[in-house]
Amino acid sequence: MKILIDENMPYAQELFSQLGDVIAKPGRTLTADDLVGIDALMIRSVTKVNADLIAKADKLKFVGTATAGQDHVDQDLLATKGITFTAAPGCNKVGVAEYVLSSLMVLGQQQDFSIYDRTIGIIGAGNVGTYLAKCLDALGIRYLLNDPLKQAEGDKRQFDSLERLLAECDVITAHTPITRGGEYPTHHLIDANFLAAMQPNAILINAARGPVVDNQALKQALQASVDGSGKTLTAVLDVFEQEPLVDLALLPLLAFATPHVAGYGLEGKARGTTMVFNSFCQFLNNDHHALASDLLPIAPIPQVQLSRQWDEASLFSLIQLVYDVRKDDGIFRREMLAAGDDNSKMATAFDLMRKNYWDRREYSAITVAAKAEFAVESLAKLGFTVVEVTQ
Ligand SMILES: NC(=O)c1ccc[n+]([C@@H]2O[C@H](COP(=O)([O-])OP(=O)(O)OC[C@H]3O[C@@H](n4cnc5c(N)ncnc54)[C@H](O)[C@@H]3O)[C@@H](O)[C@H]2O)c1
Ligand SMILES: O=C(O)[C@H](O)[C@H](O)COP(=O)(O)O
Repeated sequence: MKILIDENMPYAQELFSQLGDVIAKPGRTLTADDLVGIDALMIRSVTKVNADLIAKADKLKFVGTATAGQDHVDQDLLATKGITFTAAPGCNKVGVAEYVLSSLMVLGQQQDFSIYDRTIGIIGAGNVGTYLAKCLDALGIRYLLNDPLKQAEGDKRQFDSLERLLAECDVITAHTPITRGGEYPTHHLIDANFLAAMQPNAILINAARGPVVDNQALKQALQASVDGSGKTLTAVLDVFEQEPLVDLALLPLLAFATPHVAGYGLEGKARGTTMVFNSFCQFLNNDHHALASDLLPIAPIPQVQLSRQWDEASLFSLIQLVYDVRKDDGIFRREMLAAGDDNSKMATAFDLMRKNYWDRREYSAITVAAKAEFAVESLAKLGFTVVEVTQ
């Protein structure tokens, strides 16, 4: 059996080679010729699975995407061709939530505010939005949820309108798919009108899909903020409308800019690959089963000791021990500016940063040792591994 995998799919080579001959290629540049004689295709979001790509797929019977997002796959087309499709929903929800928390903690330090004084508006209460809400609950930080589809499905959680989020939230974070049809399309959901209606000194975070935010409108709003002719606005973008190309005029206006890596932690990638592998094994009706935890190395800082009740400052240190968004922001700006106006260099640099991304972990990779009275149960709810000590 021939299995074609995206070369940027960690652990895929070792897992799928148990099942057949593995061919690894760059996902963004796959062509129809690459699919000739291929039985199974394992991809990430940079591979657009459409009629052109599968035009010569004479043996294809399974497609798996090791990602939460599925907008890059024409699922109706695969269904009509009798090709089984699977994804990895929620595989990287933790990483994205920890990206949002790092961004807010660093902005709090830079702009001298406490995250406890902010109200977070979460647009999209699926895997990421729900996990982020869980983290905010653990910290006792107020948030509102907007998700009209979940609401219509009868989800019993409290949902609010976008108007209420705009009126009450000074942080807005988007966690929806990119959709252009249906009753609640998300394309340019955050447009000039939305931006104008945001609170003064508001923060916008987009770690969903680039086109959820109108990047031109955002650039104008941020420029107005900088030159004092508009409300003060802070923006963090992990995704861009034209990625792997980035508007160099937008870059300096952003507080943090990163190359679509919010969910790129090692655990998230390992979960994505193992979820697709296990689905494929079920499809093949064999008894292989992979566990992401079996694939992960020990974290470089496996344990920290708390010597006192934690507070926002020590929480900041703990969170930054695992992930500091400024690390990715700095590299991204340097590489994008070095590429300059050369689109080919920029696209290559964008993809190389993602392919060579560092071994970022999740809070769960760190053990926090502390006395019970240090209120560490909230750190455990936040995802840290907590062990109780007596001294
Ligand atoms: N930057 C990254 O690294 C990264 C990582 C994971 C996911 N993502 C993106 O974020 C999206 C969300 O991830 P997820 O795992 O939570 O997906 P999910 O499918 O579990 O949740 C998406 C939620 O958005 C809701 N939604 C859809 N349209 C909406 C609208 N118009 N208004 C409000 N809510 C709406 C859906 O009802 C659903 O509950 C993914 O589709 C993917 O595109 C990005
Ligand atoms: O949809 C997802 O899971 C995320 O956007 C993820 O970051 C995609 O990563 P990629 O497949 O582009 O490597």
